[in-house]
Amino acid sequence: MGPPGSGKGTVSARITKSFGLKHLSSGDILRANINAKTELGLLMKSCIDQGQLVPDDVMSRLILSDLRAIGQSSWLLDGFPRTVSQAEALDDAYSVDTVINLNVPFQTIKQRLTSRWTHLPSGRVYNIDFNPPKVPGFDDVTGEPLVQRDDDTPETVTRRLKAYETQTEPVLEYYRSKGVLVTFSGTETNKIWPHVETFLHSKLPYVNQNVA
Ligand SMILES: Nc1nc2c(ncn2[C@@H]2O[C@H](COP(=O)(O)OP(=O)(O)O)[C@@H](O)[C@H]2O)c(=O)[nH]1
Ligand SMILES: Nc1ncnc2c1ncn2[C@@H]1O[C@H](COP(=O)(O)OP(=O)(O)O)[C@@H](O)[C@H]1O
Repeated sequence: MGPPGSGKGTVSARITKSFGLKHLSSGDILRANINAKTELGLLMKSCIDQGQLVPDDVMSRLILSDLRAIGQSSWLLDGFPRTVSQAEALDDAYSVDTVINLNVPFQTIKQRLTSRWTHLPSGRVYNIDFNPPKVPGFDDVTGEPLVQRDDDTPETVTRRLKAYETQTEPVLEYYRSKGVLVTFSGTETNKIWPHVETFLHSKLPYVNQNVA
């Protein structure tokens, strides 16, 4: 959990590298649909570009079907659930062990998102100031071009933050009341990450860990 630009994708990549969890990003799944011009992708694009959440039933169906496909492996969800209705749909099918919440001030976020560059096929993210690609404009791993997301304009970011406040913040309370929410606050991912890593080492000793 965390507002747009709080570092969910960045921290998820580190978790995936350090722990043997499968990573599912709702935003990456939607963008893959848009890129492949699927019917669903075309329908959802205007919603996303306007900074609105896509309908709960569409999102829950997409994620739950991908989770079924993963089978027995442990997983990490990034960007889902974003509404209480999505959290309930997830609860109906699975029990969530832990919810990591990245609490980053909105002012910090606004600066980050307008300088975010994304490799769409993998979901890898870069930032001009924070983690620039080795070659400007190109992905480090594949050498393919990076793009700026259509919804990372200042106006749309403001709308996404509003949607976060009204629709997603109640999910934090939902998980807090279940006793599974752990919040990490700060303005820099490199300072937040060691705390997340230590927490996960204590929480997931049974998961295959690639890094000692
Ligand atoms: N300046 C700065 N940028 C960061 C930091 N952490 C992440 N970013 C960048 O901020 C943008 C948003 O991060 P991302 O992980 O995509 O956030 P998400 O929207 O929550 O998934 C990306 O361009 C990241 O590279 C940080 O500590 N400082
Ligand atoms: N769980 C979700 N429910 C509804 N819409 C979603 C969800 N996840 C992603 N989206 C849509 O995709 C957009 C981008 O999401 P994401 O890639 O997670 O970006 P960020 O975390 O930077 O906002 C959201 O603004 C929203 O329109």
